[in-house]
Amino acid sequence: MAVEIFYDDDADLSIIQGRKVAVIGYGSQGHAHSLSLRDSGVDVRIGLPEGSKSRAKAEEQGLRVLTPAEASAEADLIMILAPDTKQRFIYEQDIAPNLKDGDAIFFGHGFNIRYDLIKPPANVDVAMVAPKGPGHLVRRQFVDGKGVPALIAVEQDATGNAQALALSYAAAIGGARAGVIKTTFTEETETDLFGEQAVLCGGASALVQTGFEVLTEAGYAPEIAYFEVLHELKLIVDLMYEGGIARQRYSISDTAEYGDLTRGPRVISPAVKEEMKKILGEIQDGTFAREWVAEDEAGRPNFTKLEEQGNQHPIEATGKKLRDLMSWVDRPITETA
Ligand SMILES: NC(=O)C1=CN([C@@H]2O[C@H](COP(=O)(O)OP(=O)(O)OC[C@H]3O[C@@H](n4cnc5c(N)ncnc54)[C@H](OP(=O)(O)O)[C@@H]3O)[C@@H](O)[C@H]2O)C=CC1
Ligand SMILES: CC[C@](O)(C(C)=O)C(=O)O
Ligand SMILES: [Mg+2]
Ligand SMILES: [Mg+2]
Repeated sequence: MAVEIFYDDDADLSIIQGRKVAVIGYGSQGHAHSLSLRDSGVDVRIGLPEGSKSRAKAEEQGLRVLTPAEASAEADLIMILAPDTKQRFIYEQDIAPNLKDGDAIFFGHGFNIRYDLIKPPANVDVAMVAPKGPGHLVRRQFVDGKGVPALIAVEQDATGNAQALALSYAAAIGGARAGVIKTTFTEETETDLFGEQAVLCGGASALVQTGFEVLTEAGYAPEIAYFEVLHELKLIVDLMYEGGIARQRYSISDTAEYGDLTRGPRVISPAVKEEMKKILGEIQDGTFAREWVAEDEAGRPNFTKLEEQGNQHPIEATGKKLRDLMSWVDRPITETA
């Protein structure tokens, strides 16, 4: 089935400009949405707990900060941009008691609706605006006059206006400059989790670390290994981003292209594809979601251990030393938040 893609001309910005928006959370996505909504003429307030370390940042950037319950009570559209594992508690405690007929609850990712962790009442709109990119780049692209593509979905249309509202919101954060695709909470959640686990984050990080290990364990200089498997990866992916894999192959040497065509499928072998299918199955049947919720409830012991192991990987020290000599590379992601 062909997807529907919307652009700025299809969106009516005045719809979101007529709403009182509460953004709950001021992290990667929260800061990007809030600042760009404000710059698009939308009435925004931020909901953060009293002790939140994000409060100072939001206030420094001129935003009005309330508690999540106060922000929800004041607003008629509540965008939940707190961590996925915390959202159900915030919803029960701060949002649900403050919902009025015709309000809208928005999400930046469908996890809590897809896995039935949040069950909103029938009298509110439930929709999603999910940018397909990290929040700091969502904001950076907006400021640069560009946009990160976004997905919109409507789970519940109590007012009959939920899709136009979601599209208007997506346009206000720059998404409709690049393209907004209409989807469902299920499709967004499952594809997003699969993408980040198998390709964008899990797959790419493991590929880079393993390539670095193979070269350094064979006695090659870590600095050369770093440039080869990490730094240059961005340059190669930039070509894919601009013109697809075909453009990338046009720009590299024919020696590289022959290696790409014949060795790539040996690295990403049929066994890897089978493992990717297993990972997708665990997302679809809820195994991953149950595991992640339980890990969070247990205080994240495995998450913390694995994150620390990643930070200690030798590629990090080598990369830090080299990036310190390239002022243009380490553009701090805090500059927009
Ligand atoms: N990161 C990304 O680029 C993307 C994220 N998403 C989705 O966006 C949502 C937010 O993720 P992300 O931006 O990464 O989150 P972050 O971890 O970057 O930020 C979370 C924010 O929520 C705040 N917070 C924590 N607890 C509460 C609470 N009880 N009440 C209110 N605020 C709270 C944190 O404050 P404090 O500083 O006090 O911890 C912080 O400001 C998730 O649904 C995620 O899946 C979707 C697309 C991309
Ligand atoms: C790729 C990771 C992501 O899905 C994103 C930035 O889009 C996330 O959850 O952070
Ligand atoms: Mg994503
Ligand atoms: Mg994600």
